[in-house]
Amino acid sequence: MRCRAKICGITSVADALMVSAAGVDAIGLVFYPKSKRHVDIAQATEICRAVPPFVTTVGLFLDAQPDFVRTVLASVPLDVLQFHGSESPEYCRQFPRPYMKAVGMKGLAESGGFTAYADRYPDAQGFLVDSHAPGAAGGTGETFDWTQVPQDYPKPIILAGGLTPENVAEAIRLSRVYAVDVSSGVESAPGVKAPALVQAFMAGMGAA
Ligand SMILES: O=C(O)c1ccccc1N[C@@H]1O[C@H](COP(=O)(O)O)[C@@H](O)[C@H]1O
Repeated sequence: MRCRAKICGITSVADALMVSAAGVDAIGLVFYPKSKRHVDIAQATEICRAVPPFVTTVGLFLDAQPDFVRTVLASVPLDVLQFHGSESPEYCRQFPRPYMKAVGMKGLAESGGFTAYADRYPDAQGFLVDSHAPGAAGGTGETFDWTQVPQDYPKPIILAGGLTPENVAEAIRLSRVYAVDVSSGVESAPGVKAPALVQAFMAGMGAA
C-alpha cells in the first residue's frame, strides 16, 4: 500500500491549492493560538472551501476548550480532528468527527509504551506519532528513533516530527507507516510552504 501524505500548518488558500496539486492526501489547519501556524475561523473556512475533492481537511487542536472546538466545527468544514495535547479519550470522542490522537514518543517507553497509551483510545481513527514528550507540545521540528514506531498495531499510524525531503524515504523504509505528516520541513517561513520543498518531499516519498 502506498504511504499517504499530510501537510500541516497550511495558512493560505494558495498553499492549500499548491500542496493539493503536488498530490497530498490531507492538509492540516492549526487551531492552537500559540502556534506560528495558527489560523482563525475565517481563514480556515476559506481554505477548506477551496481544497479540491478527496483532499481531507484536518483540524489540529491542543488542549482546547470543548466549546472552542464546537465553535470551529460549526463554521469550518473539517473532515477529521487531530488532538495533539493531553486530551482524554472522553474528551476526544465527544465531537461529531473522526479523530486522530497524537502520541508523544519521547520517554513513552518509561510510562507504559505505545500500546498501553493507544489502547485507551479505542475509537480513534489512527495515531500520529511525534517526537515530543507526553504532556509537552508537539510540532518541534525534531525527529525521533523511527525504529520505535509500532509495527503491528491494528490502527493506522501516521509518522510526524522533523520530516524533510531528505529524510522522508528513510523514515518510511524504517517505520512502514500508513502516512507521513510534515510541517516545518517544507516551509520557507513558519506557515508558508515552499513549492520546491513540497515537490521534493513528494518525490522523496516515491523513492521509499
Ligand atoms: O505546527 C505547529 O505549530 C504545531 C504546534 C503544536 C503542536 C503540533 C504542531 N504541529 C504538528 O507537529 C507535527 C510535526 O511537525 P514538524 O513537521 O516537526 O514541524 C505535525 O503533525 C504538525 O502538524
